[in-house]
Amino acid sequence: MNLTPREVAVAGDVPYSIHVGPGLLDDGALLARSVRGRDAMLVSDAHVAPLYADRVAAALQAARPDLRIHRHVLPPGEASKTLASFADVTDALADARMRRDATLFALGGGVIGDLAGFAAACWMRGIDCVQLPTTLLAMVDSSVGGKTAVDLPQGKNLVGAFHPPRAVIADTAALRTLPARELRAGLAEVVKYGALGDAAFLDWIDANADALLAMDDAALAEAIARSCAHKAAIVARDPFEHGERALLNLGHTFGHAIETEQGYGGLNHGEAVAVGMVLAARLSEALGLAPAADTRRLRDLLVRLQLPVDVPPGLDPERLLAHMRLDKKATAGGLRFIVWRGAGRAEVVGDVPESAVLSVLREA
Ligand SMILES: NC(=O)c1ccc[n+]([C@@H]2O[C@H](COP(=O)([O-])OP(=O)(O)OC[C@H]3O[C@@H](n4cnc5c(N)ncnc54)[C@H](O)[C@@H]3O)[C@@H](O)[C@H]2O)c1
Ligand SMILES: O=C(O)C(=O)C[C@@H](O)[C@H](O)[C@H](O)COP(=O)(O)O
Ligand SMILES: [Zn+2]
Repeated sequence: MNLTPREVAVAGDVPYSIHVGPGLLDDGALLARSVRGRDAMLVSDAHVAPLYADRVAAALQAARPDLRIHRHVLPPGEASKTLASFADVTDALADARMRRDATLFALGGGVIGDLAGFAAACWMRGIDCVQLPTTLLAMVDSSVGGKTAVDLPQGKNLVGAFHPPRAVIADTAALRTLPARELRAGLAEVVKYGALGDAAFLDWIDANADALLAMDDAALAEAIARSCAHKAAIVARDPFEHGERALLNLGHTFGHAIETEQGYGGLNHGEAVAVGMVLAARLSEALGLAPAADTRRLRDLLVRLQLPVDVPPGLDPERLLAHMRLDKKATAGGLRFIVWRGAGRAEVVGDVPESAVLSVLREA
């Protein structure tokens, strides 16, 4: 298996590349390639910064001795993806006197990528952002495609913007320090790509589940490259989610409702998506769109990947449904869901009766 760096191109108005490989956080020339001005801000969290920020800063500085590199470090975890943290980042950008040609580097998981990406989208109406994902989830999903946001108590990612990065640089060696629970969370989004559009990839994940859980370098590199290729293709065709991109939301209507109801302190995003995909499969079954055997297969794979597949105890179905009414896919016509029609086949369905959603939640 090929462990040399791979590059996935993302087409669009402003095309960019996803670079994947071991050691890329030390590649100063690559890091500096997207820097236009003389200021850079490294935004990270308190787990990731002590591990990687000095290395990134040193590599950048060596490539660009004239660059002023500022840093801002946030508390780790979903609880930081708030308007208050957004204001902290913009205060830091103001204190550092960052101008329009400055570059923001988002070093961390999806929380830092979404939050710092949103700050980059808004600061002076938009500065360059380079995503340096350090979790599997961020490497396969959140760093790509330009969705940035913060959460509100009322719902996930409710305030945000589309702001594609200038580049994505994923150093796969950073996964060595990732806690096992966070690795598994990333695998949920990997399964999502197979489930929604690539039956052969789902078979591959099935066959390589143990290697992925054991953090086998070759298996992870393959999973990241194939996932990025899927996401890149979809966002190139539909960057603003007018149609096909909504498929990337498989499992998210349920998953986001669970995260919101738990106050962003229960299941993490990947875990909630795992539960959500099983619920979406059950809903598809209830609507007569998919056979039960497919749901069982998806559930079994997620269980093998040591991901949760049941709604956490104590969550009220009515309250979860109320969160879903504020899902970004919902319209005046009602709830819209990504239904699953078996391996590699998903579609967006509108006018889903709330009674069907409630019975799936009650049975879960
Ligand atoms: N924008 C998108 O398209 C998109 C896609 C998927 C998910 N998301 C968002 O991403 C977020 C979840 O991202 P996540 O799962 O990466 O969570 P996260 O950013 O909270 O990271 C998980 C944990 O791992 C730690 N960590 C990160 N990298 C590490 C490393 N290499 N070594 C040790 N510890 C490390 C972090 O400090 C944190 O504690 C959610 O907010 C979700 O909504 C966005
Ligand atoms: O990139 C997308 O589009 C996705 O839906 C990817 C999801 O995995 C991700 O969680 C995204 O942040 C969800 O977007 P939202 O629009 O439902 O908030
Ligand atoms: Zn997601």
